[in-house]
Amino acid sequence: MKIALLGYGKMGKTIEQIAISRGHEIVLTIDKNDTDYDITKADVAIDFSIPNVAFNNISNCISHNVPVISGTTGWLDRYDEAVALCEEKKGAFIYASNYSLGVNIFFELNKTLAKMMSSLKQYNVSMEEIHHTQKLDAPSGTAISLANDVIDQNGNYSQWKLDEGDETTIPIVAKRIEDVPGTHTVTYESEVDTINIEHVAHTRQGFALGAVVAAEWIFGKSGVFTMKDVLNIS
Ligand SMILES: NC(=O)C1=CN([C@@H]2O[C@H](COP(=O)(O)OP(=O)(O)OC[C@H]3O[C@@H](n4cnc5c(N)ncnc54)[C@H](OP(=O)(O)O)[C@@H]3O)[C@@H](O)[C@H]2O)C=CC1
Ligand SMILES: O=C(O)C1=N[C@H](C(=O)O)C[C@H](O)C1
Repeated sequence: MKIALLGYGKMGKTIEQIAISRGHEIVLTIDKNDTDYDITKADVAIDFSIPNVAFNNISNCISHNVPVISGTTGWLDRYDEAVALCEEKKGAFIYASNYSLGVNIFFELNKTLAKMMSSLKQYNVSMEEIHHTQKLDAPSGTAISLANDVIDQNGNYSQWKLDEGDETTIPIVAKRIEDVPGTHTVTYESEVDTINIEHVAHTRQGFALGAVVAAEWIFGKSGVFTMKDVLNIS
């Protein structure tokens, strides 16, 4: 496939290596000051850029009928607009807060645990995410997905907040430590014990491989999809 990389930073460069190793061609790499480009020369675009440009990158792809895989976090206030545009143009679009196979399994574990804990009022849930110091958004997109899944599965919680929690609010603590690719921990604590589930990314390779697999999967399809569709996990 001919792939366009929108955002050519840490993730864009890792995706490039993996895409080439799987036989794809990178036909376009777009970074900060690149505005005049022809997206239609790509079969599929992969956006790992920055929060305030992600929506424009995604809508440009959809408007030109180029399927787009978005991994950029911190722009989800415009997710519904992207979905509506994709439906209107009969385009193809996936957003995932985390493309790694391991985290997508972790998402399912988190949902199951949240459901199990819903009748056990003696436990309070909290979340912690740790990332490298260049990360622009907090909390991470993955932590937001984890918190929203707990809210969906466990009737005791109705919202999440950065650093603050109470009986109905899930607190998310965001830590920034040099070179950490991404660690997420979900904790249930009672007076007598603690239950933790944790995912630790050792490198960015897992995120990048998942994004390339998603690009391969979406080619030739139309619709709005998730990584659950791509990985076929239940
Ligand atoms: N969903 C997932 O699985 C994962 C998601 N992410 C997310 O992906 C995003 C990128 O992460 P990462 O690669 O580590 O970040 P980087 O900062 O290393 O890369 C982002 C790149 O986007 C560039 N950029 C700035 N403006 C534009 C623009 N208008 N169009 C295209 N590119 C632009 C930046 O350039 P400059 O530096 O010059 O501003 C930078 O090179 C983040 O939102 C992160 O949270 C990260 C890992 C996994
Ligand atoms: O910025 C990152 O690096 C990462 N961002 C994503 C997020 O916000 O959840 C995914 C991963 O944890 C790495």
